[in-house]
Amino acid sequence: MRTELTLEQKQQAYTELSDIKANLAARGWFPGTSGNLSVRVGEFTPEQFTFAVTASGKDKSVRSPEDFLLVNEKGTAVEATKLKPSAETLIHCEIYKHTGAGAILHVHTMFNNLVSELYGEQGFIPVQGVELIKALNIWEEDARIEIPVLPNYADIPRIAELVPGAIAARIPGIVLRNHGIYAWGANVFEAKRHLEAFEFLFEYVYRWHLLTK
Ligand SMILES: CSC[C@@H](O)[C@@H](O)C(=O)COP(=O)(O)O
Ligand SMILES: [Zn+2]
Repeated sequence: MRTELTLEQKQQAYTELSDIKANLAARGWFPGTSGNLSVRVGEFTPEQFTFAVTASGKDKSVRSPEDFLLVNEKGTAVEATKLKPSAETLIHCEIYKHTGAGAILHVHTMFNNLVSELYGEQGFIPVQGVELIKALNIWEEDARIEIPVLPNYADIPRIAELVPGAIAARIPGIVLRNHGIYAWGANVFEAKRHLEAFEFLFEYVYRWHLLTK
């Protein structure tokens, strides 16, 4: 039985999402209405959960009273609303189900697009020995990570099917080729730290590729 969310829980989720949306918008990370954000609300089991997600098609660089809605583990609205959930809500559903994360941030940036294409055929972006890897809570000497890259099918359910197999134990993110990254964490603070680390690493990989070509 799904526990009814309190008004305070909903308001807190919307405030958290508004704040992180404004923060990422200030970096220009939502070009052309791209990007979507979500935070989980209330109790969680892999079979039943609720999250607040950005409404589809909106300009995420502006704040409005109708930016978010609550959806369930199937990605369907849990309250009457005229808003449509993000077109990529099913990807959020799969990430929550298979990681138990508390927040997911999806942005399209020039660096995540270029580097995902550079390594698109390989299926992952290799990074080694860069200090910012520690922001992913990986502290071993000269750590090497492989950031998963998935094909960017037009059919979102087809991408969502690939998500469970792409989630790597210690990498809180997946990239869609020539599209963008989904970074997650236990809460918005952690998801933001991971997103910033990933975007730093993508820029590093891009610039290192140019330097050593
Ligand atoms: C309009 S370009 C970007 C979209 O196709 C999509 O990738 C995206 O990130 C935003 O979709 P949305 O449905 O607004 O959440
Ligand atoms: Zn997208």
